[in-house]
Amino acid sequence: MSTDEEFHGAEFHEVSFIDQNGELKTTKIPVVQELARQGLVNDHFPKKFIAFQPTTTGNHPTSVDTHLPVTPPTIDIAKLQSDVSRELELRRLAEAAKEWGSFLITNHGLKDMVLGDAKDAIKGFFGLSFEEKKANVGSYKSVDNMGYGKSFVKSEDQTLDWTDRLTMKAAPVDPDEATNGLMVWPKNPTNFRQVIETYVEKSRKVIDGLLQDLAVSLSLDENAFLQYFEPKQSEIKVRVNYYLPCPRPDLAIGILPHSDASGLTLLLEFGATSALQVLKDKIWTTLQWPNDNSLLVNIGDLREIISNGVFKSRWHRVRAQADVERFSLAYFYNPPAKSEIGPEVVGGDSTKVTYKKVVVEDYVSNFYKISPRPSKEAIMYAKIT
Ligand SMILES: O=C(O)CCC(=O)C(=O)O
Ligand SMILES: [Fe+2]
Repeated sequence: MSTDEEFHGAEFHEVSFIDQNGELKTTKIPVVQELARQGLVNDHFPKKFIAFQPTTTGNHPTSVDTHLPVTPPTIDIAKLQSDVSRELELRRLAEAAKEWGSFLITNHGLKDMVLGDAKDAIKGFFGLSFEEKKANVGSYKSVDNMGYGKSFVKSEDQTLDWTDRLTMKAAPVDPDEATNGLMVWPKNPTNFRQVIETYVEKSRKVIDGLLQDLAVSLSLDENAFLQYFEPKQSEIKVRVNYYLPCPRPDLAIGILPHSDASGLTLLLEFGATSALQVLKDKIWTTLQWPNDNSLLVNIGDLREIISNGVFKSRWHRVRAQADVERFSLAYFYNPPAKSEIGPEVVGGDSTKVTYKKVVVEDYVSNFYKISPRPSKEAIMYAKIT
């Protein structure tokens, strides 16, 4: 069945990508929000969204669903800032970044209002009709996955994510946004850009502090990691994800497995919780995430390289859920595109250098060239073999 037959009457996102032969291709991706709204998936669940084979019991085929969600390590930023508790919390931070690569932060100092405004703006955007969303988000020229509805797509027959998303560049600010095709910030809700930029700016202070604490936790100079993030040229991308209730959560997936290419990712979630899974000790482990403005930090590939592999960039995915909707805001923090990063030899745990120096934009472009893949391969680009 062709895409058009299977999705008769549906709305589509157009996505361009470079295929395995280096050719520029354009394909159409059904808009999940519209499929759900128009009830187009009730009779049969579309093949393009089938990530898991059905089992005779109807259960999801991995063993993970029999495991209860697990709370990842939680780092209390206030404790990192207090002389009395700092030492112990630094040890917990190092442990969390090494063993998990994903950890929650609490008492981060971001005001409820900053988080609340960001959540309202995201809900407001996805609450618009498809035509309104499309009309008020600009287009983005390049083929990487910026803009509304852009996804990791590398082939026509690839499994698609059960989600709708919007990705924007928050920094560095480009004075020629219009001519460079960066005008992807929605104009509606009218305060969208302003509240997300406020969130980005306030969070950046928290992340910079964490980068210093991560270095100190390994007995490095406090600027050993932060030095790569030059304040004016560091890149910040923001992705907002909307995971709709899914009629077949046993078959579909919210986001296919991937690692983040970033230096560090900061995640805010709201709506339903317990959908994000990390591959830990070969088991997809669902992260229990309290509904209380805790944020989740993910070590990205670039950070794995800078830490010479001591910190791990986790392979992660998002499960589809039946009756609930979930939103997330992913904040990807990268060193400047043209800069070169390389492993800081961290002694003790890692005396042998196992990663090469790489130029950030080269790493990222290779990452997008090969993602998505069924295993964590992009990092091999920077591995000394
Ligand atoms: O929604 C989430 O929790 C994760 C999103 C994510 O992994 C991403 O946008 O890269
Ligand atoms: Fe991710």
